[in-house]
Amino acid sequence: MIDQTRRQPDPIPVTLLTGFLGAGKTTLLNRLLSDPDLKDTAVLINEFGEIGLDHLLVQHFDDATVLLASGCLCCTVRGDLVEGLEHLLRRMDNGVIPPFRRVVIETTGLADPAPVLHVLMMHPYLVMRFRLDGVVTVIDAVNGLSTLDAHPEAVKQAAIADRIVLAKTDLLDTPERQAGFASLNARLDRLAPGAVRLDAAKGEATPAALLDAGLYNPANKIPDVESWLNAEAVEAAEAAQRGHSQHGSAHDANRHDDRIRAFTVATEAAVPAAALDMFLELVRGMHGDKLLRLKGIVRLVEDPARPVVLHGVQHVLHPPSQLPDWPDDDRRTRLVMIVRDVEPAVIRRLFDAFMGLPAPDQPDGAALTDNPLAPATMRR
Ligand SMILES: Nc1nc2c(ncn2[C@@H]2O[C@H](COP(=O)(O)OP(=O)(O)OP(=O)(O)O)[C@@H](O)[C@H]2O)c(=O)[nH]1
Repeated sequence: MIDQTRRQPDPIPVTLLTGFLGAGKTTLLNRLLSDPDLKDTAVLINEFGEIGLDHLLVQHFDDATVLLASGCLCCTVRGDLVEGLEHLLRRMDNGVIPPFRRVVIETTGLADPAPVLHVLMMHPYLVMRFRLDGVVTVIDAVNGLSTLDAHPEAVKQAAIADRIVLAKTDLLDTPERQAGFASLNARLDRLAPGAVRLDAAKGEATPAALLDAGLYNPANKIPDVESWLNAEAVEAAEAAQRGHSQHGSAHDANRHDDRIRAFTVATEAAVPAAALDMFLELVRGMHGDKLLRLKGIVRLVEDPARPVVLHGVQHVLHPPSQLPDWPDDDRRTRLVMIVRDVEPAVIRRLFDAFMGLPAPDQPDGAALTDNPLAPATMRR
């Protein structure tokens, strides 16, 4: 008889380990994998070039390590990564390898992390078996600044991080290097205000600090919205940024990271579901490729007691989930967005328009509220 009570196992957390070429990813991975708490970890390594070498450096190299050999993840992602994850699952489900409780994917230093996140967010089967735990970006304390200047991929890797590991801080042995490191930190304050920063040489990059960065605390399954969104840090960075602008501090508009902005949108009011759908559709349609990451928690008019959780990367939105309850007293709708080449004010105006808060001087708001085809909740 078929066991009707059988259900899908909990999705396995996946950590994406990224960072520019030579930043220190493999070194960090080895350190993490030597921790007994991570013995049940499967590893996927993506290497650039015909002959992969990194797997030789990963001491964990065994049956639970998959080498994605055919090149850059962003080019081969639909094939290699999906196949790699399915391969691991198949071998675990068939008892060929022991069950693993966690996956770490180390990308090549040149990879755009977004396509990897897309697979984890929208593959019809893999989203049931895996969940994105977080993005860990390794940055070289000595060369990080010049890498950000020269490579837009490195800027993107930093901007979408949940955790940033600063490697090679033990090499900051001259005043010039120390000054460069201070400038690097100042840039990261703006570029990735929501990411927790950890110093590898000080021993801060522990499994506990890097992993379980997702919404759920796997031990008690209670969602930790506050640290997942980290909206306060993003708001503080915005305020600091406004202060700089008022005092006329100049930024080089051509610098890659000056085109990236992290900001929050918050409201006390509940949001009509139709308005939320249309807002997200429009943001994805108009600015999808510029929306590096979106995280949010939303109070719906229709179901205010059960907040909706949003998580998106570019035009791909993870199927929204609903929490059974609000985790704390803060019941505001809060969105945290990281965008490139879009003014936060543009997105904020759009949100206000869908929330029925049209700015009188903005034709888009009036067009929505006066439009007989718009959902009733949005009409005047
Ligand atoms: N002094 C010092 N050296 C480090 C540290 N982390 C990494 N390295 C060295 O930096 C070099 C590159 O480190 P890897 O861990 O291979 O860097 P990676 O990001 O995996 O490199 P790719 O796979 O080529 O992109 C190696 O020689 C490491 O020994 C650190 O914290 N301090």
